[in-house]
Amino acid sequence: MEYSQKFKILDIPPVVQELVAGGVHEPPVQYKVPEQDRPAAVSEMPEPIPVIDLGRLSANNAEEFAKLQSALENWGFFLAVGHGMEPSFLAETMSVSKEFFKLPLEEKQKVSKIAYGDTLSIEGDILSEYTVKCRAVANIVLQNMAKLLNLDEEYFTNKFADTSYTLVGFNYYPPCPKPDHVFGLRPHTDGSAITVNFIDADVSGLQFEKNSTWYNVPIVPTALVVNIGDVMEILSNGFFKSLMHRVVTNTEKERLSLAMFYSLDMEMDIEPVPDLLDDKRPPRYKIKNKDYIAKQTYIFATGKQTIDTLKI
Ligand SMILES: O=C(O)CCC(=O)C(=O)O
Ligand SMILES: [Fe+2]
Repeated sequence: MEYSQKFKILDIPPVVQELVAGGVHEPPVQYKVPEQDRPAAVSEMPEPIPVIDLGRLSANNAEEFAKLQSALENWGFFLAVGHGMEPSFLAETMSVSKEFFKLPLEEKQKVSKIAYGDTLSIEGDILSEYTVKCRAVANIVLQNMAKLLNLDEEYFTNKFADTSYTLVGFNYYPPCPKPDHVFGLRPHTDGSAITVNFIDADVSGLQFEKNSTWYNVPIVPTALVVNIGDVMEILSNGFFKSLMHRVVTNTEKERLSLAMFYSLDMEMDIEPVPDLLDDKRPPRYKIKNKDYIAKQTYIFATGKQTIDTLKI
């Protein structure tokens, strides 16, 4: 399957980095979280984090498939190994991304201005290669999710073809003077179908919620974090649940994550797969992807969950 490697740069994130470099030692007021919502201590993981070998999964290994099922149904995410990306390739991808953030603000904004509303081709460079490899990871996961729902293996990969919407999120978190007063990223579910996230090797900070308790996602070098987003919750009519997660900062180290958000074509409806519906399981959500993405941007700013506003 061929995929377009064209991406739009939508925005350059808020420039906390420059504030820190300029000697600002208090988080700007708009980042401060009300006391009752601040990141508190997290719990120890009750059981080991699910680690799935995608090589074994592609070879139809039954044990790996069962592990995937348990990870997706119990956690909503897993760490993917056996994805075929060499440690040196991943290290280079991270280093190229860091270089971008180290550019002076004006340089970053130049990229943003030139590319805004335009299509930026990143073909031929390492990030382009990374996006192709990540797409392969997403496909393996989508094929296996289809199998878990007793659908044709290519059901989702066909739906997520050429014109589907993929967002590449570069998240940069500078060291923060008051990590307990702010979130790197406040609690949210992703508006994607699935997200494939590559996190800086030595800086943790990603946390997820299960049964109202927050847990740290441990760092497993070269493993990618794959999580379920809202679109897959909707397509599966609630069988899969999108993962509530957040990012906390620390005083010592900067942190970078590279998140690939896979979604549907903008013009498509996001609605449950018809084969999954019957009298006992009526459709629970429906919206056009375009409207969904617009709504998500707005709702995220209010701190609510978009998917909760769509339930029929
Ligand atoms: O930085 C991370 O590890 C997670 C980022 C994230 O959740 C997002 O961009 O939606
Ligand atoms: Fe996220």
